[in-house]
Parts: sequence; C-alpha cells; structure tokens
Amino acid sequence: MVKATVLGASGGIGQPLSLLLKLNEAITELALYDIVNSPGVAADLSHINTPARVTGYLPADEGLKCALTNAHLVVIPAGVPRKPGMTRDDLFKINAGIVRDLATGIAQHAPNAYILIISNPVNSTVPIVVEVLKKHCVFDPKKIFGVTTLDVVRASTFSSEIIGSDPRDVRVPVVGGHSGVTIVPLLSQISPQKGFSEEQIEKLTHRIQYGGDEVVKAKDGAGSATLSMAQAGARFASSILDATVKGKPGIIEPSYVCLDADKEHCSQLKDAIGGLEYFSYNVELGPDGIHKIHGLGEVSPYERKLLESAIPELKQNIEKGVSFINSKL
Ligand SMILES: NC(=O)C1=CN([C@@H]2O[C@H](COP(=O)(O)OP(=O)(O)OC[C@H]3O[C@@H](n4cnc5c(N)ncnc54)[C@H](O)[C@@H]3O)[C@@H](O)[C@H]2O)C=CC1
Ligand SMILES: O=C([O-])CC(=O)C(=O)O
Repeated sequence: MVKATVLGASGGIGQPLSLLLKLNEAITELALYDIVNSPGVAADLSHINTPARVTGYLPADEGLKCALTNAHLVVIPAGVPRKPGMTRDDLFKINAGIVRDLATGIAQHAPNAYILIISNPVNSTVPIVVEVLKKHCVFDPKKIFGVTTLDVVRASTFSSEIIGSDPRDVRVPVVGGHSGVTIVPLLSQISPQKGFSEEQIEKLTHRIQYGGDEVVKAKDGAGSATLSMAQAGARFASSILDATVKGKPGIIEPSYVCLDADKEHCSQLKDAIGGLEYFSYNVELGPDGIHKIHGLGEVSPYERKLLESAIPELKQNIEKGVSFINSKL
C-alpha cells in the first residue's frame, strides 16, 4: 500500500498535480486535502481507471488527520501565489502560518512520511517544516525536500531553445534556493557540454532566475505557474517513489534540503556556501530518502559571483523561517 497525500489539492497546482499522481501506478491511495472543494476534486479524479483509490477531505471531522494517517508521501502546494510586483518573500505573511499548521498535522499523523514542500517562499517554508518536526521530536532530515524541480525544468527548456536541441536531453544543475538571485544555474556544467558566449550565459542565467516572474506577469493577477509546477512536482514525487518504494538506485534530483541529511559530506559542502544549513544541490535518492548530497563541482568565476549574491539572501530567508517557529510555538 502506498498512500500519497496532497495538502492544498483544490488549487491551481493542487488539481493538475493530483491528476498526475492519480496516473502514477505506484500509488494505491491518493488523499486530497484542502479548505475548499477537495471532495469534488476527489470525486472527479476517482473515475479515472488507474489503481489509486481517491479520497477528499475538508478540515471538518478531523479531515487533516484522516488525509495524513499512513501517508508515505505528502506534497504541500497549499498557500497563496504571487501577483505582479510581489516577491516570493511577500507571501511569507500568509503562507508561513499555513505551512506551520500543516507541518504540525504531519508531525502528529504522518511522522514517517516523505515531505515535498512547494508552498512559497520555499527558502523559508522548508526551515519552518523542519523546526515544527524538531519540536515534535520526529525530524528526519533525509525525508524533507523543498521542490526546486521547476528551476531545473526551466533551465533545460530555456537552454535548449538556444542550442536548438530536444529539451529532454539537456541538463543544467541549478543550486542555491528558489527565489531570484538565490537561484544559481551552473551553465558551465550543462550536459551535453555547450560553449555559450558570455552574453548568452548572462541572459540565460537571468531568465532562469526570473522564469517565475514571466508567468506571474503573463497571468496578470491570476496567479503564478501552476501547470508546469504540477508536472515538476509529479516528476519529483515519482522519483521519490522510484527510490523509496521500487528501490531504484542512482536517481538524482535537485532539491532544497537541510544539509544535516548527509553529515558525511556536509561540513565540506557547508564551507563552500558560507555555513548555510539549507541549500539546493543535486541530491541522490536512496531507499530511505536522501542518500547523498552532491557538491557544487567546479564552478566558473561568474557562477562564484552568483553564489556570493545568493548566500546573504538565503541566510536571511532561512533565519526568518526558523525564528517564525521558535518565537511562536
Ligand atoms: N516551488 C515552486 O517551484 C513553486 C511554488 N509555487 C507556490 O505554490 C503555492 C500554491 O500556488 P497555487 O496552487 O497557484 O495557489 P492557489 O491559490 O491556486 O491554490 C492554493 C490552494 O491552497 C489551499 N489552501 C489555503 N490554505 C490552506 C490550508 N490551511 N490547508 C489546506 N489548503 C489550503 C487553497 O484553498 C487553494 O486551493 C503558492 O505559494 C505558490 O507561490 C508556485 C509555483 C512554483
Ligand atoms: O513565481 C512564483 O511565484 C511561483 C514560483 O515559485 C515559480 O514559478 O517558480
């Protein structure tokens, strides 16, 4: 039995993400939780002839508890999205409390689940979840992931537009965090190797860092990326299931994680990024979640500068999340 739970399942990301999870045949039960509409979304998806049994829950009648009990995997896209002119950090005011309360539910009802955090600002919401789990003594750093897959998906797509190749064949590591300057694409490590000009590198880097803004602007007040995020979230969830349920070795996905997850490599990795406790790296998955966190590899002087700009902002974002919990619980 493999139960997956989506918290915020009726939203712009939640609905298409739940659809894609319903199509994942490794999942036998799909629990959808939201403060509105989740029974309707569940009824609709339940007619699709794939194995997962779909259930929908609202907060009444211990809905969160029922949605979470026995979950193997919990994905969190609950919370408000940006409007034009906002930063992801502007969402903290509303989303920090939403994520804290959902994390409390996870600590109580699904303490062993793999947790995939989509809600922004990811740079702060991941530390929020970690601090809540620590307070409940159920923190396992190997099981908590900030979903940054969309940055990598965008990096492939935007780079391949310049190269003129199939985007599925292009891989660009993206490290750091998930907002503006904290998103650091390592274009010098693009695979297959491609010698971009300096101007191309600067333009591509900017486009990858601010790809989310392109969508926010185009949607003109109606929200941010939902469909591409659903695909990216489903890809990440599928990789977690492949590693933890099917036992497939060697799966590498980039993700924003707590560096305590890999103490063996941790001290060296932390030195390279000014001692930060959280960072997005290429993460190798194993049967228990994070198996190994891969380092930065060789970075160019331009990328080193990008990292130097990312570190102070990430530090602030992390501290904001940590102190939100420690001054409130
Ligand atoms: N990590 C990433 O790469 C990305 C993250 N995001 C973030 O994902 C979040 C969701 O975005 P959208 O789906 O577009 O927003 P949305 O507003 O369409 O959906 C959010 C859903 O969360 C639900 N919700 C609110 N409070 C809740 C609670 N306490 N418990 C359960 N559900 C609750 C709402 O009812 C709604 O259905 C935003 O914070 C957005 O910034 C968006 C795109 C990419
Ligand atoms: O831009 C936003 O606010 C949503 C997001 O995180 C993204 O699309 O990368």
